[in-house]
Amino acid sequence: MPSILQVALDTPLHRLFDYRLPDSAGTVQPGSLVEVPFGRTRQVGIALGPVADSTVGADKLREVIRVLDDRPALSPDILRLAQFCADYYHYPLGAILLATLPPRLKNATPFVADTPWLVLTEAGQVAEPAARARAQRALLDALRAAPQPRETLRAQKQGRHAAALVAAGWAAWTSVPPPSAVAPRTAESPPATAGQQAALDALLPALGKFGVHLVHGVTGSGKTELYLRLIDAVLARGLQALVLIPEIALTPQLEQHFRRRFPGRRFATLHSGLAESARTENWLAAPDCDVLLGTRLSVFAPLSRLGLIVVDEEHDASFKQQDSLRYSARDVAIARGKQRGVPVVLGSATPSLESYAQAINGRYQLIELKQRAISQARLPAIELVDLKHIPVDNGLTRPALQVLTDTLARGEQSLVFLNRRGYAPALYCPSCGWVSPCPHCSGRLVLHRTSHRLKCHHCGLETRIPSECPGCGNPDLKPLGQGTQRLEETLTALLPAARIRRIDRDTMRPRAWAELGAAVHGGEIDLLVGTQMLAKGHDFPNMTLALILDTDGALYSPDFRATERLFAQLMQVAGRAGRADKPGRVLIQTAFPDHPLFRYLQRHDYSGYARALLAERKQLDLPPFTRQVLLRAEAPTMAAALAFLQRAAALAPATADVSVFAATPAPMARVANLERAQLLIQSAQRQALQAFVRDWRPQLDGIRPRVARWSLDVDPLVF
Ligand SMILES: Nc1ncnc2c1ncn2[C@@H]1O[C@H](COP(=O)(O)OP(=O)(O)OP(=O)(O)O)[C@@H](O)[C@H]1O
Ligand SMILES: [Zn+2]
Repeated sequence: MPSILQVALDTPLHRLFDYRLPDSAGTVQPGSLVEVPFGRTRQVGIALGPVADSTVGADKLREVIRVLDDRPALSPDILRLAQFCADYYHYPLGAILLATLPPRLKNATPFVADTPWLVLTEAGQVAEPAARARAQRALLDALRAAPQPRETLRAQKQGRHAAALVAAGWAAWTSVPPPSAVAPRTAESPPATAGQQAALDALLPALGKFGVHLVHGVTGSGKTELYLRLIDAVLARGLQALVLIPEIALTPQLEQHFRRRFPGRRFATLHSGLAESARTENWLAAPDCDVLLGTRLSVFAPLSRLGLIVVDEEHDASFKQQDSLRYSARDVAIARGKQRGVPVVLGSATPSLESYAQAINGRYQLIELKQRAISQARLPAIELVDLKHIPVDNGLTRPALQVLTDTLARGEQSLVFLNRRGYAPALYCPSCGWVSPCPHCSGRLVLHRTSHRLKCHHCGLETRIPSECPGCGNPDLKPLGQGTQRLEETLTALLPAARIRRIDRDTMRPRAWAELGAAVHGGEIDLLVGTQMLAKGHDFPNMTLALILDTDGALYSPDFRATERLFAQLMQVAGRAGRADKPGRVLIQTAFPDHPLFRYLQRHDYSGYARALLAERKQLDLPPFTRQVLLRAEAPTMAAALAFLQRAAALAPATADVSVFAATPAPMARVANLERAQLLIQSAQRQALQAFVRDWRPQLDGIRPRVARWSLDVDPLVF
């Protein structure tokens, strides 16, 4: 009887694959990476374990090519977490498992040997190729032979081999001191506020077991300090903390803060902005680090001594991945906490209604920080500028300009928020009405003046700015509406003395944030103009004014989450003002000052508005009172996309507890030449909905004619 190994591969197929294991391979630990033949190619897969029997005939079974024992195996808890995701998101296990690995480890070429080596001689010269190859072989042998490779390599670090190891991507194995060698010191921290202390008193006893704790703390209430104290307690027990944050931009800032606070501790960061080699190194270092700080993908990082998971700004939409595996890192974090028996702390000044509802009904522990941490700091006064009565010029009203001028005169900083990047949302022909359509999408091409382009923010198309109207030849084309570039231009003209900096996706690279932070703190900037990037987590003590332009589009949007999102965004932007000793002020330009959202906002009443929205959702049978799954289809024609969905609806198992709605065109109906349609499925019972999709999904594979693409989105956030 040959032994048979079950292997997960990165394919769209919802199945696992059996391979014959040669006797020479010995026993293979589940989670090991193996190279196997697949069709006419070879693939790296994850060994899941031996199986007694295979449906494939013994003569048809192909053989494992080799076990990649030069890299660590996925731990059992990651295998379990991936299995949860496969079941919950109805996505192939193999694709999930391979996606958790940094790209370098997925290469079948020997991991150590394929990377460029820097081998130095004793004299510090770069060694000649033959010597390099010898050193490489010697190190590989050492790695294979060493009963405890890390120990061995650590010893070698003293010698000249260190550089070679670093270059080979093994830095993580060598530069990490063993846990006992670290003498933890905690840097000076301010005395906790009464609110922070009360929160700690509630949270500390929760360590050591699973539970979800929602920290609802007003902007500037010192949630970061609370996390730090909690993490301190976790590290003192010899355990690790995983901290998930929404934005790459915030990592350097936060990392610096954490490092200063815990000198001598081992940190690792993971996010998609890291170079491949750094990402691989950090991933390898994760099992030995004390604190892992990262964006959503780090929820799958290998952490052997996990003791706490923190999800900061838990309401943020970027925790949800919008393609391939459409997971919510917040929800996966909760699943991981549950599997590992570890507490999960969700923090936000504006929690998602999903989380807040769970806190109200008692499933999550609700912890509130109601005051700003700095004793003199008050929440800012919020005023509305009524656009129905006050004229706008280039997007700005007179009162808005006046407060900007006053703030500037006092030597304080301001923030101007406009959630639209580019110069203008469209280019317009006054004579024939042409409005820069994207040839491939249902959206408009956005005018970018700085790069002299028209750009589609949906499909990425870029063209030069036409010198005359493509419709009628009129040479006098006009920008339509306001974007951040235009606003920057206007403000520069109106406030020539102000030092202005624009912050949006066109200007910011992750590295630029540290420099920006220093410039704002150092008083080198008077005015920040930007998109929602500005709204997240920044703490600038001299910033006293937040000016918010044109957010009305969201007030009457058909998206049922639009008001929730707008409210959170406005609260977050407003929350950047007056965080220290100087009082803050917020001005919002709106044509709908009577909208109830503003009443709650002016009272800083998150919980009042959240409860009002929840009551509405309950009445309308919307999430979080119902669970949703969206089947999305894309095809060259809308008719084909809809036909696929109608066929899918006809195949739906009849279940009393589950409603299947009519297939409809997506709100953004065409992107990159594909028409998009969707079919909504919903149920008050998660279990019923899950069971429904489990039965239904396999049938979708068989629908003919096929569409270009279809996918299931469990708990969809964007429609
Ligand atoms: N116990 C404390 N004593 C004095 N100052 C504190 C204390 N805790 C936090 N602070 C300060 O209060 C300010 C706000 O803290 P922090 O940025 O953590 O707030 P936050 O709750 O994360 O806010 P947001 O949700 O707006 O990002 C920071 O300048 C921080 O240094
Ligand atoms: Zn486009």
